[in-house]
Amino acid sequence: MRLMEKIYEMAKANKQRIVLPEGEEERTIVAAQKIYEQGLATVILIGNKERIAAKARELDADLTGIEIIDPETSENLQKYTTAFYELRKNKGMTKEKAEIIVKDPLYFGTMMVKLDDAEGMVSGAIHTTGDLLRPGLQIIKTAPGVSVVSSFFIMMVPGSTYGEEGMLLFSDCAVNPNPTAEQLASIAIATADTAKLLCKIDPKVAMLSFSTMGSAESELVTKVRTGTELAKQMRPDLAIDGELQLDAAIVKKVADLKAPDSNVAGKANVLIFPDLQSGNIGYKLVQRFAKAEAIGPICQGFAKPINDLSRGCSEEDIVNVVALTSVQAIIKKENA
Ligand SMILES: CC(C)(COP(=O)(O)OP(=O)(O)OC[C@H]1O[C@@H](n2cnc3c(N)ncnc32)[C@H](O)[C@@H]1OP(=O)(O)O)[C@@H](O)C(=O)NCCC(=O)NCCS
Ligand SMILES: CC(=O)OP(=O)(O)O
Repeated sequence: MRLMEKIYEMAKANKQRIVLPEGEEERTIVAAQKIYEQGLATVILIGNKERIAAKARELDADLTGIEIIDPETSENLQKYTTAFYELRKNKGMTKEKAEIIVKDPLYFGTMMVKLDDAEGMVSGAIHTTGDLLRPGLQIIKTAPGVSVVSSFFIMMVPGSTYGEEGMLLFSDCAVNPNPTAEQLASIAIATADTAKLLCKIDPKVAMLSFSTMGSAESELVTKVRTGTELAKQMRPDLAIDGELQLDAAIVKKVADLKAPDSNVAGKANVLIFPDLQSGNIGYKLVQRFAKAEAIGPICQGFAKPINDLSRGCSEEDIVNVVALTSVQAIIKKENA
């Protein structure tokens, strides 16, 4: 069974409440109907009820059975405002500012997740990644024992045998612009754990660089090398190796030549990029040139699941990310 089929089955078997703050956006409305019809999650749309109803009529979408909450008229507005103020008052938040900020759908949705009125949130069809991450980082914060929030894409490359029959995890492609060596180590460990728990694969993690095992020297390479060492020290149970060039990471013939002693080279299924320039460009190259399905960016490291979309996403992408968010929430509860 394909990974997404398994994810859909898990989501359907234990329906979670997922809030979509971009409730007035067309792809989100169509996706909400699909999610409801497939029984994947209990979707909550945030926005103005009249505007959402009018947009649904235009799109011929049926929103029967889908809850719509307008922050302006919500009975929970005061509760969320007070809780948000309490969370952020030592960072300079005032009651007046909190009243305005919490009406923002992204902050309102994040407060719903924080106060257990939803199990997860998905946004980003019209907002930038930073817009979504800021409330998440300020309100939800990192899970216990996790130092950095990061993200991953599940890349499904058609007709490819690289990784797990063409499936690979790419990280970090959306959150940390220039991670330190310590942060790279955390990102590698988090993605390996995600590969195991969510994708049910045995992770082989390549720390990518333009150098393979000392073939070049630069402070950029040193960062990746140090990150690799730290990750190995922190989690000796995981197969993590580097620094590796992309070809040495995934092509056996090249690995035999460039890194014959590596337990990861030639068979990596998790690729850790050295920074956000390479990660974001890298996933979009594979998505566009190799026509890969790019599912994500899925965030990891938050205490509760908050997930982003690319603004170029399709309705189907939203459905997929909602299903994954539900499964993240289920796994979190199981491991709590
Ligand atoms: C992630 C991002 C939004 C953080 O924004 P920022 O304005 O730099 O945020 P700040 O540095 O003010 O930090 C806000 C809070 O988040 C925390 N934080 C920031 N990045 C974090 C991370 N990766 N993990 C955990 N916490 C983080 C800070 O410690 C701070 O906490 P506090 O306010 O409780 O003290 C920013 O790094 C960003 O825009 N990243 C790139 C996103 C992007 O454009 N991606 C490409 C397209 S997908
Ligand atoms: C993940 C990503 O690159 O998002 P966007 O295309 O919206 O910037």
